[in-house]
Amino acid sequence: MDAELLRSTFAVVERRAEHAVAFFYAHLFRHNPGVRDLFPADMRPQRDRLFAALTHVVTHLEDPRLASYLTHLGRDHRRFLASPPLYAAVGTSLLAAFAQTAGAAWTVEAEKAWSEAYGRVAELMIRGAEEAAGAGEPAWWDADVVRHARYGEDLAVLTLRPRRPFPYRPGQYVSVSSLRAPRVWRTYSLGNAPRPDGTVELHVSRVPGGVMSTVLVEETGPGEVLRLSAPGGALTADGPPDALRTYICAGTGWAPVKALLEEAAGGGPDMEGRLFVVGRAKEYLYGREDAERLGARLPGLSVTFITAAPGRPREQATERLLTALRSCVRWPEHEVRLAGPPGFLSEVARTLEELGADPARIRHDALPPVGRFAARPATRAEWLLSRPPLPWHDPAARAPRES
Ligand SMILES: NC(=O)C1=CN([C@@H]2O[C@H](COP(=O)(O)OP(=O)(O)OC[C@H]3O[C@@H](n4cnc5c(N)ncnc54)[C@H](O)[C@@H]3O)[C@@H](O)[C@H]2O)C=CC1
Repeated sequence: MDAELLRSTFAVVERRAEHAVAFFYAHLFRHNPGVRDLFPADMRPQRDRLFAALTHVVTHLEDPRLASYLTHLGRDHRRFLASPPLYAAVGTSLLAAFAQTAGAAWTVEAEKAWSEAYGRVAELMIRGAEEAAGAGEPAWWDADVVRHARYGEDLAVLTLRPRRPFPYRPGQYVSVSSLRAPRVWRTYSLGNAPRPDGTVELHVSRVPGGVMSTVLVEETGPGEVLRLSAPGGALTADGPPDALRTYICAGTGWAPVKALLEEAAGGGPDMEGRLFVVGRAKEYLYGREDAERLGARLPGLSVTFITAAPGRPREQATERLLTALRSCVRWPEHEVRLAGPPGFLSEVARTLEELGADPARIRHDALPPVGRFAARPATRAEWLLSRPPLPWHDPAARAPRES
């Protein structure tokens, strides 16, 4: 595989990503009647995801973990009903889009390199899907909604009972889909450690204009069925068992932290650490009672709630949090777990590193900012001035399969 050639062609295509993606989907749908029906009505998030995945592949060509990433990705794509003929159609349209976009950089050698590389990617993804199917894993888990609790205007906690055993580790997240918004999938963290009755909690904050969050907060009720993807994410409790621990969460970022604390409390009262729960205002601290209950089970855990002052913007809560963090000590000894909005995560992680926390011990997931999809840069100048982050549901770090 000519990694250099793949990277240099991709660099040219990437600068006109918007055009390449539009061409790709137009080509795919035109030449494959019926394939449009596999995609959601609103294609904007899809466009970013395609380039996020391609970027991941191109920037990890020499990484030995790429093969396992792709088999996981293939396993995860079963929920989109991806089949071998669809992989072939996608390859044809992708090459057509690259040829159209790369101009003089699209040489015979480049076309050969991309054709081979895509073939390898598709082969690994199909293998991952086949292995999962062979092991009896469903393409998605149907889950009955058994409870829907509303907190104020924008928040809801849904209790779901998956119809088959659902393998997840506390701290992980899942993609969720509802027949009320066909083929739309959005990620939400699970808010509990595994329970004897098999139920899981989803904590959802309604985003203005967000299709899925509106469906889940306002329209969904007990008796309905949701689809869940296999869980993923890196926000698990690994690290030395006797490490000091800091948990910091904002908004519905409380969900994975609650799951981690339930797991810790299940292991005994010995954990030592600190918990910071941040909310935009008092009435948004919906996890307060649960946090206090968990704090009582973990006497070595100091619990702090932080909100913005009445009438002040929500970001003021973050400033107050950073002030509190600056007065804490022994950062290098702490395993840190962060969850919350993307802007919050980057600001807090940066400050923690300044305070001496070990970057290898700070964990957070980069969940897509649900409902708020940044326009991709349309010109090379825009691209160079502001290279956008590319969020992606990382299918790695899955829970082990039930044996
Ligand atoms: N595993 C994870 O990391 C999880 C992340 N989330 C994310 O958390 C968010 C939850 O949304 P809401 O509950 O509506 O939170 P929110 O919008 O009410 O924000 C809560 C607090 O986060 C801080 N914050 C928000 N935006 C910020 C920014 N740009 N810069 C600095 N601080 C900021 C502020 O202190 C604010 O008071 C969603 O974006 C969701 O995707 C949710 C669950 C799990």
